[in-house]
Amino acid sequence: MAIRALLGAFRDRSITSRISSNYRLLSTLVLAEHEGGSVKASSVSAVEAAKYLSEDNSVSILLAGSGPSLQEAAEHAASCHPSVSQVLTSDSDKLTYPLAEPWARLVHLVQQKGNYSHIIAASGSFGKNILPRAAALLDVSPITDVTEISGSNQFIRPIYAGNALCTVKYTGSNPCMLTIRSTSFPVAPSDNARSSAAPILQVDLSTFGEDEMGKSRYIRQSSQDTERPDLGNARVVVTGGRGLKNAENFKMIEKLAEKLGAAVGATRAAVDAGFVPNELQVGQTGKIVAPELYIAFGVSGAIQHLAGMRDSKVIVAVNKDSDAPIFQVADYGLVGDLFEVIPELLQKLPEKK
Ligand SMILES: Cc1cc2nc3c(=O)[nH]c(=O)nc-3n(C[C@H](O)[C@H](O)[C@H](O)COP(=O)(O)OP(=O)(O)OC[C@H]3O[C@@H](n4cnc5c(N)ncnc54)[C@H](O)[C@@H]3O)c2cc1C
Repeated sequence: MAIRALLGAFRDRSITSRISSNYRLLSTLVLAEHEGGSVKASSVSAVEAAKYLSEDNSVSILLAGSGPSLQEAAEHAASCHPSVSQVLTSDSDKLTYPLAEPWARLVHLVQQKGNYSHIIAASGSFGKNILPRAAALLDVSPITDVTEISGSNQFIRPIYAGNALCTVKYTGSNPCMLTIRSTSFPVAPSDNARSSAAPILQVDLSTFGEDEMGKSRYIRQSSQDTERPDLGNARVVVTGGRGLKNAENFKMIEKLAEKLGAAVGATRAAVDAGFVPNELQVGQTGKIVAPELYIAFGVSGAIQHLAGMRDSKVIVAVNKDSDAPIFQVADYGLVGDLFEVIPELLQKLPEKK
């Protein structure tokens, strides 16, 4: 009897230990970008994606930087999404600027302590710069540009400039590291809050020495002061292509965007011709946008351009060539000369208040 009880206890114990060694609570770390004391909307979308990979709202946000703006951003992060369970802040002058080398070291450090099952960043220049380096330090393969999460280790991402979708199964070790397309994980305004703020914790940086800084050095950042919405998150985007012919004519697109409260986009041909800076480029090698309304003037609709805007809710195209491929994805198409259409629109649209 005693032997049977002992064997039973032993069996139960072995089951328990098997469970505890195989079962891992899913918990996700989001690398968040912040600016002016707020977490960027694309990083809030990364939290939205993380909720599908985390049990019981166990999403941690990692923020780094220095000074009061980091603290403000941490407070914003703590209540930016109901799935946030904690905010980890790393306040150091070594992390003031988002240089990939120290940030990747930071992610490595935080992962060693937190043992997260997943690490996610939005698929912008910030995430694309840091996440692959951090993945190399952690010796795992990252999966980029995820547009759908169909399981804790199964993801969908576009390939061939968005002409096909690929299902990727992650079979590597922890953590599984992803960049997500923020346009595929929109955050509804009602979701965009927590009833009470999540705790804010400091990351222990005592082991973070000069060596972690790597070889890159911050020189300067230049950004344009504009009242226009950010291209990546705008509700309306007005885009101009090579059909505008020169930089002077492109100003019509800017005026129209101003009247509509829209962001300005451009094709690569327009950027390469010097009409506008390359931060306005939409497409495979530019920004990925999915606004409620996308209006394209003088854009042919090359696959590399479509890769960046085909998920827009309503697409309007104006082109003088009725066979232009843009009309195949447009909800409303107007075959006409943009030099007649845009001035008419500018005249008929009221001034923005
Ligand atoms: C690896 C790679 C990556 C690329 N990445 C991108 C990318 O990210 N984004 C991107 O946009 N492109 C990208 N491209 C370039 C892409 O292939 C096209 O060359 C580019 O998108 C064409 O830009 P466009 O439509 O402005 O010019 P065009 O193809 O020259 O089209 C101009 C259009 O304007 C119309 N037009 C001319 N005059 C008027 C008028 N008066 N009124 C109305 N319509 C008029 C013409 O009918 C024409 O359809 C990439 C290419 C490669 C190889």
